[in-house]
Amino acid sequence: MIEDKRWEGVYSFEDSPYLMEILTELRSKETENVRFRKDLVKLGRYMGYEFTKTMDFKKVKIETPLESTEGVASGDRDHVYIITVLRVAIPLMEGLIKTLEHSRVGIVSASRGKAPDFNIEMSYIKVPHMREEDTVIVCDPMIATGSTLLKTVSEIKKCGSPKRIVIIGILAAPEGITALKEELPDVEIYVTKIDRELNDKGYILPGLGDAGDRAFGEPLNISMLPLMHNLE
Ligand SMILES: O=P(O)(O)OC[C@H]1O[C@H](OP(=O)(O)OP(=O)(O)O)[C@H](O)[C@@H]1O
Ligand SMILES: O=c1cc[nH]c(=O)[nH]1
Ligand SMILES: [Mg+2]
Repeated sequence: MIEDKRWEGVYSFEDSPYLMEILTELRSKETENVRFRKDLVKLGRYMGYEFTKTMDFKKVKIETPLESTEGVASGDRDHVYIITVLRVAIPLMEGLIKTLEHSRVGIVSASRGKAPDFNIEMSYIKVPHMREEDTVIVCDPMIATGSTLLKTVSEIKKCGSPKRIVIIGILAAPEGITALKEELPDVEIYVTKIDRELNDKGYILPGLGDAGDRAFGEPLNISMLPLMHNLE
């Protein structure tokens, strides 16, 4: 894990060749959706493991069958609260809870509108009660303009004052990180890699395309739904 010198509290995993190998497969347009989702789960699991190195653990005394010794027991790891931003954070969250298995989980639905406004429509927020000792992990694989996470974290901050608020994602554009850090300087950001830039449609370059569509398929145009109901 390396801290990026451009901001405070922003880390990438570019020093891990294995994580870079998984990212390379995610980026490739040859990777189909089953593999894509499995790779997101894998990254969640290993990023979760790396993230535990930033947490506080308790020292405990235990008895082995032979003698007394000191060991380590989870402290912060027992108080994790993951917020999953629909859609594409679902497989990433599935991976994270393999390492952070006591996590409570909140679900937020956020959808980004088209350029140049990128308005965020947030239609569903169901989050468990937040406690002072909690580490809140907001998980969303893509930080592009940062608007989705800015809105999500701002809403979450209204629900309480946890010990830490952390964003875990896969790829970020520098523009999105700067926007988040300007508004939310205390929020820590952990991503597999920080990419070069955004294009004028708000896609990360070189990126991996539309992560939600690659994981779950292109959504049906909503205006077709009434037509489909008429067919029933
Ligand atoms: O940083 P931003 O510019 O806000 O863009 C990032 C958002 O875009 C994607 O979601 P999208 O709205 O495409 O939803 P989806 O997961 O349902 O495809 C992604 O998962 C982020 O939530
Ligand atoms: O590159 C991008 C930007 C936003 N959302 C995505 O899924 N990909
Ligand atoms: Mg999408």
